[in-house]
Amino acid sequence: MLRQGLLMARGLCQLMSNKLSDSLHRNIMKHLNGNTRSGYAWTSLQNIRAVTMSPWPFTPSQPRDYSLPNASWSSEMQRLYEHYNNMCEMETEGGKKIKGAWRRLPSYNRSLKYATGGQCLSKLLQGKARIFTRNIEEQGAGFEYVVFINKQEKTCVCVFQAGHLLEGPPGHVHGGAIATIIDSVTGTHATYLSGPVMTANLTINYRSPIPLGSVVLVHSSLDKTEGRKTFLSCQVTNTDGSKMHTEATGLFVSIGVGHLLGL
Ligand SMILES: CCCCCCCCCCCCCCCC(=O)SCCNC(=O)CCNC(=O)[C@H](O)C(C)(C)COP(=O)(O)OP(=O)(O)OC[C@H]1O[C@@H](n2cnc3c(N)ncnc32)[C@H](O)[C@@H]1OP(=O)(O)O
Repeated sequence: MLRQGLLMARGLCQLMSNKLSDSLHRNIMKHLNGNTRSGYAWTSLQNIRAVTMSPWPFTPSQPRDYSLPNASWSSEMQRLYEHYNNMCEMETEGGKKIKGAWRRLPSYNRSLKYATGGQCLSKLLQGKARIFTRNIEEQGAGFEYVVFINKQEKTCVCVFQAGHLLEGPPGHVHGGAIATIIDSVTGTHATYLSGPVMTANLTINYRSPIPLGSVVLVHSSLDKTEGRKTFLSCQVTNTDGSKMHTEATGLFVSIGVGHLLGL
């Protein structure tokens, strides 16, 4: 039990150390160091900070990345994926590849298991948990999407193909499924900008229905940040931008290390 507790605390520290205040982090590490009689060699604060400074905790070299193309993707979905993906890496005149303005975010079906320091937390908190938007096994039946982030412009775009299991009104996408993809895209964007956050408010206006099976673009942009609050706007349009399907605004509040543990 003691070992599990210590592992869990260490996982939390690794996952969130770049967002902890120095004093809170020092207190947690002091506490951990005071409980290491069993001989675990704890990494120092500096070492932990050094390995966790990446704003996005996932690396692309993990099991199935759901944001990569699969056979269910329509030609329009594939075309837009390639459009944004080509802007992730650019080739110079000399043939050298350099980083572009955009970055594709990998996506997994578990929130913590594949994050830095999250594996033991994932087991302890809820081993059977799966990401809501990634838990339909049949390809193309549910949410098919890929998210790209533009760090300089602080914008984010998601190419989303809505599958037949997302029906609401006959032949069209359920409003809850639209809210889900908006929450996921803006929540991902806010996490990328501000570290761990939770949705405090999401206001949605549905302007025109989205046909099942169609591909739409979900755009998210930063309005402002105020202390712990990140305000984002979101528009869902058809792929040439001529039709507005949905508009939304979201407020995301940064959370501390204990919020999800009820501490
Ligand atoms: C964690 C590790 C992740 C790592 C892996 C990353 C994976 C990345 C993929 C993410 C992709 C999925 C993204 C899904 C995201 C969800 O769906 S989250 C689930 C739905 N949301 C919830 O369940 C949240 C429930 N609510 C809460 O837990 C708490 O109310 C909150 C939102 C954390 C805020 O509570 P709090 O921390 O005590 O903050 P509080 O002092 O009440 O408010 C702070 C400020 O916000 C304002 N505020 C709070 N609520 C509101 C509101 N509803 N309206 C207006 N203002 C408000 C307050 O007035 C205050 O303002 P100031 O006084 O500072 O000006």
